[in-house]
Amino acid sequence: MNILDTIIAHKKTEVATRKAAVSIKDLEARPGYIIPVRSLADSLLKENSTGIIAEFKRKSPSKGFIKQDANVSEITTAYTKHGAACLSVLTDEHFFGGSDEDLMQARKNDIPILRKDFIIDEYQIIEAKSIGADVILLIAACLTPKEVQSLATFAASLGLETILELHAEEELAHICDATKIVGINNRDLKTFNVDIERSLRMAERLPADKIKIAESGIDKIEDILLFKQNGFKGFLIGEYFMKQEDTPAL
Ligand SMILES: O=C(O)c1ccccc1NCC(=O)[C@H](O)[C@H](O)COP(=O)(O)O
Repeated sequence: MNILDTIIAHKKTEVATRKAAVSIKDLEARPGYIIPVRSLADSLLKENSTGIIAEFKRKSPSKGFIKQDANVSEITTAYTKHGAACLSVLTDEHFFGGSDEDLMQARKNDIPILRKDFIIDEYQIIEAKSIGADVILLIAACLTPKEVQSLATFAASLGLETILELHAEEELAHICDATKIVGINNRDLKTFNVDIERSLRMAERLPADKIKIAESGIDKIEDILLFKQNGFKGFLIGEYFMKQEDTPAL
């Protein structure tokens, strides 16, 4: 099994446990469920948008701990004050050291928040809304095109936006009307290889009406400028920001 298969196998068990512990009715009764949703698409298309989707990521399967004692409140507030267009908060605990509580703490910032997790079930989308997320991620490598269509449509019915994440040309068939935003992950989630050029190659194959995001391995302004020249509106950056010694002054 590759790491993505391992994560998904673990996620299936986790979702079953969560479903048994908290009913959908209880999720819908949480205060976060009714707060207004902020649009990532609107944020990225603003004329002065930085396009930066700044990720809070304590650890990862590829790198181990990046910043074990990271303070989510301090870091996401600094990201917001320094111009992030969106926050991405990893809520997976087992592989990334994140939590729903991390996202709820980040929610005090008034910009869109992506619940970064491995979504395979509608229940997780209701959970995302209940903790104050605005956007979910659907990863083509672990879903069928039909599942993407169905989960993205369900997310939209709750007012949430979806980023459809692609990595390979074969996954282009996962693009559907329900997903306005498409991310190209430069990291192969099965081997961890990062190839920045992948976003550029794949971009040419994307429908013109989709909002394009480049994901992973971005650590230079030059990368961002190149992505911008190639029509990208968003840039998802985790490790580079998280490994900085200091949180910029608030
Ligand atoms: O980051 C990993 O090691 C990883 C492994 C397996 C599945 C997903 C993984 N990362 C998720 C991401 O897509 C990144 O956190 C995100 O794109 C930011 O990437 P980076 O700037 O390289 O931290």
